[in-house]
Amino acid sequence: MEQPGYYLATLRANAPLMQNITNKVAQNIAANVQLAAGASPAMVDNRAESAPFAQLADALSINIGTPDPETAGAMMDAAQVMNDRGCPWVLDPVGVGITGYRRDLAARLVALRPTVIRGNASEILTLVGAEAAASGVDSGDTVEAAEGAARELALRTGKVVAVTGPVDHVTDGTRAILVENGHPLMPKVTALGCALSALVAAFLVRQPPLEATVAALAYYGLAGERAGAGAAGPGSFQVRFLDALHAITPEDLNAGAKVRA
Ligand SMILES: Nc1ncnc2c1ncn2[C@@H]1O[C@H](COP(=O)(O)OP(=O)(O)OP(=O)(O)O)[C@@H](O)[C@H]1O
Ligand SMILES: Cc1ncsc1CCO
Ligand SMILES: [Mg+2]
Repeated sequence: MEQPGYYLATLRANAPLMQNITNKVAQNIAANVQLAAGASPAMVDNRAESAPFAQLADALSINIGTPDPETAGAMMDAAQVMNDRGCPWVLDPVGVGITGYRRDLAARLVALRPTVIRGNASEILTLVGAEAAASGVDSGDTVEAAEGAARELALRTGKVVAVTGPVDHVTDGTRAILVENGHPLMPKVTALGCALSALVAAFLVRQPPLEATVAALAYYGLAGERAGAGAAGPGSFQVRFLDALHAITPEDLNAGAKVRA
């Protein structure tokens, strides 16, 4: 397995063209996170353009945080194109337990077998039909409680599942890797998880999904640690976080990543 910095260096060398179909809250932060890391984001989420643009994009991120029927169609179309092209895509099942509409949309997307599903613990539990204690889009469950669900979901799709929280858990159903980087202010900034899912998609381009996902999570968490040291609260943290994503080098990431099997 390559060190995490290899995947960051590759992303920056290739500046992948990213298609993002994300929620109304996350649009700006997700694009800024991808830019700070070195990718090229475009929020092409309408049904007229989503499939044609998916023909051009290197990777796709889909996020169901503020769904509507039109955008849901754009999601299904773009995911199908990425599958046909053999390109990676990420599903973020934001607030999947909120309504039956959201559960049904998530199920239809999971059936298309996303390269990576990245969610909080309650979302991953809900995807396998388990009891979850979500409060809207926020998790009410521990990452540890969702480990079995992550494994089950990974085996069902044959792909990778990442559950994030104080310690992140990434699995392909066989292997499981923990990422211990992060900072308690991260869940105090809205849509930082959504932006992470978009970033994971950029790391996946022409890379092994499990390793690339772990690298993205370690990089993100390390940026959180750097931003959190000296932040006065969520506001200054968010500004410092983008600066940290931009400043971290592949060597910094290799030195600071806290990854264990
Ligand atoms: N208590 C914590 N301590 C350290 N890092 C954390 C903590 N909570 C979350 N993180 C980190 O924050 C990032 C976002 O994960 P989180 O699980 O909060 O996403 P989320 O719930 O989907 O967020 P959102 O829906 O608001 O976008 C991840 O990198 C994760 O490791
Ligand atoms: C707050 C919120 N509501 C729908 S999506 C979103 C962003 C965090 O998931
Ligand atoms: Mg989320």
